[in-house]
Amino acid sequence: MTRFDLTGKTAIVTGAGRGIGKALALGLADTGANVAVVARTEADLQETVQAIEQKGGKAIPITADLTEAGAAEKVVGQTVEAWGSLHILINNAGMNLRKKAHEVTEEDWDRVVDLNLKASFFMCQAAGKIMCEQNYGRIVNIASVAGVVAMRTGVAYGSSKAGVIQMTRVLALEWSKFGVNINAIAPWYFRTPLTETLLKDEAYVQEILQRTPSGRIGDVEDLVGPAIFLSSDAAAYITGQTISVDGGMSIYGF
Ligand SMILES: NC(=O)C1=CN([C@@H]2O[C@H](COP(=O)(O)OP(=O)(O)OC[C@H]3O[C@@H](n4cnc5c(N)ncnc54)[C@H](OP(=O)(O)O)[C@@H]3O)[C@@H](O)[C@H]2O)C=CC1
Ligand SMILES: C[C@H](O)[C@@H]1OC(=O)[C@H](O)[C@@H]1O
Repeated sequence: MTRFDLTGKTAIVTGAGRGIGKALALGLADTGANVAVVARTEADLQETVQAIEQKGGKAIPITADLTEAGAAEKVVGQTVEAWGSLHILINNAGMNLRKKAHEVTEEDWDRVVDLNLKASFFMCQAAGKIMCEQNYGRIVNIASVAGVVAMRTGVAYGSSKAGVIQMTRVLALEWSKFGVNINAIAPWYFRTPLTETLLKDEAYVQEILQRTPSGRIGDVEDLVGPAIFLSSDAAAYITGQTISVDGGMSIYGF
C-alpha cells in the first residue's frame, strides 16, 4: 500500500453531483476510499455513484441542502451509519453571484456566504467531532484564488473564500493535536457548470490566459491529485496550508 492509498478510508465529498466535486469523488474512490457524495440533486448524485461503481468503487448518495440547519449532522450521521467511520471530508460545495459591490443585496451576501463559508464550517464541526475522538482525520476545503488575490467576480464570493482559508488555519491550530489535518485548495478557473457561461466568452478566456503562466484553463483532473495527496497519509505533517492550483496565476506579478 503506498502512502497515497486511501483503501479502508471513508470520505464525504460535498457538491459531488457535478463539476469539481464529481471529479474529486471519482478520484478518491479510484484511490480506494468509500465515498459519500452530497448535493441537492438526487439524479446527479446517482450518476456519480454509478460512475464510481462502474470502476469498482463504493459510494452512497446523500441528498442534502447544506445551507439548511442540521444538514451537516445529517450528512455525517448517514455516512457513519453506512460505513461505521469517517476519515476524510472534502468541503467542495460552493456557488457565486457575480455582482459589483454597489449591487449586492443582503440576500445575495447571505446566499453566497451561507454555502461557501457557513456550511463548510458546520461540516467541519460535525466531521471534526468524530475525527478528533478517533485521533485521525483529513479535511480539504475547496477555496479559490479569489480568496487569495482580489478578483472582479464578486466581493461576497472572494470574502467567503478568504474566510474558508482562515477557517482552515484556525481549525488546523485547534485540531492538529488530535491528528486531524485541515488544508485548503485554491483553484483558478476550471471548466464546470459554475463557469460555463463565463468561459463561453472568448475575450474573457483570453483575459484569463493572459494572467495564467501555464497558458491554459484548468482541467478538473488537475485538482484530483492535490486532493488525494492532502487526504492521504503522505500529507501527515501538512496542516493549515492553502495550495493554489492555478497554473501560476496567483504569483503572476508582471
Ligand atoms: N469552477 C471553477 O472555476 C472554480 C470553482 N471553485 C470552487 O469549487 C467548488 C466547486 O465548484 P464547481 O464544481 O465549479 O461548481 P458547480 O456549480 O459545477 O457544482 C457545485 C456543486 O455543489 C452542489 N451544491 C450547490 N449548492 C448546494 C447546496 N446548497 N447544498 C449542497 N450542495 C450544493 C451542486 O449540486 P446541487 O445544485 O444539486 O446542490 C454541485 O454538485 C466551489 O466551492 C467553487 O467555489 C473555486 C475556484 C474556481
Ligand atoms: C476563480 C473563481 O473562483 C471563479 O470566478 C468565478 O466567477 C467563478 O465563480 C469561479 O469560482
